[in-house]
Amino acid sequence: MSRTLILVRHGQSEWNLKNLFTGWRDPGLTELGHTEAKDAGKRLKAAGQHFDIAFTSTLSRAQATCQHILDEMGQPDLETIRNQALNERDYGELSGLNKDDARKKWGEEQVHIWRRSYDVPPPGGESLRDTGARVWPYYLHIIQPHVLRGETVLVAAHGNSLRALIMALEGLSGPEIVERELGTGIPIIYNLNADSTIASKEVLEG
Ligand SMILES: O=C(O)[C@H](O)COP(=O)(O)O
Repeated sequence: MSRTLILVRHGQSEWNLKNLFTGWRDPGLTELGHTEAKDAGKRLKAAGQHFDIAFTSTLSRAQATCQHILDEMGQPDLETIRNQALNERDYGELSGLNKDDARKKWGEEQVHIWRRSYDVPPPGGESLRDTGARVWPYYLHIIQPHVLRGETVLVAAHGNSLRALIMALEGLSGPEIVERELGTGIPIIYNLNADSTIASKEVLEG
């Protein structure tokens, strides 16, 4: 039985291109982002995948990425569930600020801690732990049951909501997750055992 979970970070957004903290703000994809999302769908199709259900966030960059993938797979009308639990980490007061300007204001190290640490929230925003506290229960109760009954499940979401999910899935420590970066539009394919542990993992690089 194949129990397959495929995670994809959205393609490049307008604010990724402008180097702005985005969080819960809702910019669309750039031309490159649209292409990255379509390419992800092409690679998944070439790899022989076929989805039973898709999940995405309530933000348009993830939804557009999800739809591009489904279109390329020849499954444009697949049941797709949108939930705020999968939204990007809330960047609080950093949202909309330029990342280089923030480094000039608060220092390189502080900004890195806000962006990549496990438990230090940016001012007024969520830490990765806070993000995980909404992503992980949603995964466990809503998404994982589909995987464990033998389905192939797409989750199109965000850099940090997916880092929080991957941390719990792979059992990574706080220091380990600091090093983990997710490329835009790069599918990560997990096959799970019946007990929900990871049987295999493959990253579909371009
Ligand atoms: O919200 C954002 O700004 C990006 O989607 C991810 O930002 P990061 O690279 O700082 O985690």
